[in-house]
Amino acid sequence: MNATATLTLCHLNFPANHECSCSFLCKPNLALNLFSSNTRTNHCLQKRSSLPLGVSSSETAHLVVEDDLNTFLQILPCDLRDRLLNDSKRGQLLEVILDLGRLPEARYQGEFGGKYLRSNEVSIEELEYAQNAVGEFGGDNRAGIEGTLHRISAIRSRKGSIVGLTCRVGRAVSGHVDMVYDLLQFGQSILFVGRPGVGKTTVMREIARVLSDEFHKRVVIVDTSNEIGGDGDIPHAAIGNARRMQVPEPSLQHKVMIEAVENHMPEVIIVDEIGTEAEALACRSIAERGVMLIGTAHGEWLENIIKNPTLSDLIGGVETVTLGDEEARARRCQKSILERKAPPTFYFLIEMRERHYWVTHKTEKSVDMLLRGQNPSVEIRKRDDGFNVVIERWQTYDRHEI
Ligand SMILES: Nc1ncnc2c1ncn2[C@@H]1O[C@H](COP(=O)(O)OP(=O)(O)OP(=O)(O)O)[C@@H](O)[C@H]1O
Repeated sequence: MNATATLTLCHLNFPANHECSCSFLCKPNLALNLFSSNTRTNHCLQKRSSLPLGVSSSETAHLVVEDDLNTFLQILPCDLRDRLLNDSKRGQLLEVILDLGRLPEARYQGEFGGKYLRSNEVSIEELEYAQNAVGEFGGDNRAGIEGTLHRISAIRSRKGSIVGLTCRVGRAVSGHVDMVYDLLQFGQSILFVGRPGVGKTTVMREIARVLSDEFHKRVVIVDTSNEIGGDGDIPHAAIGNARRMQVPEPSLQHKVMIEAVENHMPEVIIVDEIGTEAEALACRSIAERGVMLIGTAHGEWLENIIKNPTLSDLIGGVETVTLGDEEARARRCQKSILERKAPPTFYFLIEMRERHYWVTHKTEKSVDMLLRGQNPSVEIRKRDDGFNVVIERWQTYDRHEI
């Protein structure tokens, strides 16, 4: 059965006592009825009333995107700055690449591709200028620009000097959270996966704001490269009232996660780029204490996490079980089968296939079915031509080989 539900945005920045006209938001105790019923709701978009100086804002029917492109451009050579300032595609600008001895390049979202910004190469002086204009680079070779969400990543020579920079535009996007607003009400942990640049960090930032400001939860962000809360000691307004813990060294992320739970009594922990076994175990320990986790991991599909021995604990872990002859015959399978070891740390897993096309799994069910070689039912969440969120329930998952 295919069913479609349309969510038209809303609920941005409503005061705590706002009386929402739709039954969707106001239902106090939504039953966990995901995958079993349709929801239709109408809200209205309220955009932020005022923006800090120098911050530009663009708006579609349902999204408010704030960047601070002027500050971003300040770290670039003057001629590139002027070129990009007058660029008609500046709203789609994702990254500027500065590699020593090569032509500087701008990369844009999706179909806009990339282009060279001038016909002469990047000089060492230009790299040094950019380096001086940003904050200190951490152990992960990432730096930021104080008070902004931009991320600057360095490539170093064998001697340690910087020979390349990837300068990524950070944006605060209000309204994007609508893709999962209903899921947030369940209070269950959610893991986002998706290829680099698909928008995982950006949506985590907005989830932090919505959970802290609208759901009034105690939210702590473990911000390993200051990418969610931005550079500097005062976090960016885009995370709302969520608190942010910085991490001195990327390898200490798991320790800071545990410290967050032990010292600051969070109801929600948000952590980007879970990538090591220690971090996966920290997630399990946090979830076992009843704290909601919102995280991201690299990998495009659920199958990537199932197959990854470092990360598979996030979805419950996988073990080989040997069945007795009778059991194997009854199940019509081989004697040696794969099974999920434990309850998954993340109740939901969302594959961000594209910025506006997400596949939602109930992790436990999907993992069990995939391990048995079956196709689970999933929810497709996407935006239609009018930018309304459309949820298609009971869709058959297009599984990938595991
Ligand atoms: N909804 C959106 N509207 C406009 N720009 C967006 C949106 N989502 C993401 N972006 C932009 O796309 C770029 C990549 O986003 P983001 O850093 O969130 O991706 P990511 O999946 O976390 O990448 P990585 O895995 O490499 O950290 C950024 O420049 C960001 O500003």
